[in-house]
Amino acid sequence: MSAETQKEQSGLAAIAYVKDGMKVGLGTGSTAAHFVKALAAKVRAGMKLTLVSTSVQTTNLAQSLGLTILDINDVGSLDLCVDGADEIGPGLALIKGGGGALLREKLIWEQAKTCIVIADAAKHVKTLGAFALPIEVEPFAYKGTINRICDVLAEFEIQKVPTLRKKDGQPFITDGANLIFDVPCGQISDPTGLASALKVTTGVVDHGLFLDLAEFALLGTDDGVKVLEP
Ligand SMILES: O=C(CO)[C@H](O)[C@H](O)COP(=O)(O)O
Repeated sequence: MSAETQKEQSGLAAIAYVKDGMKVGLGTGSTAAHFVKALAAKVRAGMKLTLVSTSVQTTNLAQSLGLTILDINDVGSLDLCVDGADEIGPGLALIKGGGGALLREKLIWEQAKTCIVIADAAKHVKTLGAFALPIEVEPFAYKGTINRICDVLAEFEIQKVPTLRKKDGQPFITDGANLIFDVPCGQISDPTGLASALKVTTGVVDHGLFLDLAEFALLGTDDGVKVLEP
């Protein structure tokens, strides 16, 4: 079974957790897109939902399917958020941000009572870090910020250089007008410590470590959808 089919399976499985009247956050990425498409079919069939989005990309997709996306500031706390991940490690520690939406994703996740991760089987890993960790950085004085990030990484024995993410040869700019630097950590042996240290680094807007946020994951596998718990 292809990864795309596994993604579709997990996105469709998440629909079972959406109930009429809920306030739902829509994630970003190819797996989340399967969920959004399935959700649009539910809404067309009469389900009433209040929806917010984690990115311009997802807003555009949702609106093209006839869904209404509200401003999170007009909605308040959410019942549910459904989103993809780049890596799912032990305890449902995650790396996110492969699609560049990590800041708005984290903002929406933190406003949701329940966060469900949807992903294909390859995303489930024993140790986080094979996927390069995205770090969102304020553009002003970014070179100084990168030096501080390198000092933090060295404390965690990660001797890797953050790489500026580019798109079509130009710096990738996030929805919040920031830069993203990707760090090929290899192995992250202390995700909690690294997450805390990056969070307090001046110039770092946020990072792609999502810890203690996911309630459970729906993993699409060749043997069907498996539920992973922390
Ligand atoms: O964090 C994300 C976007 O910022 C995505 O959820 C993550 O990159 C997974 O994407 P996909 O479902 O396309 O594999």
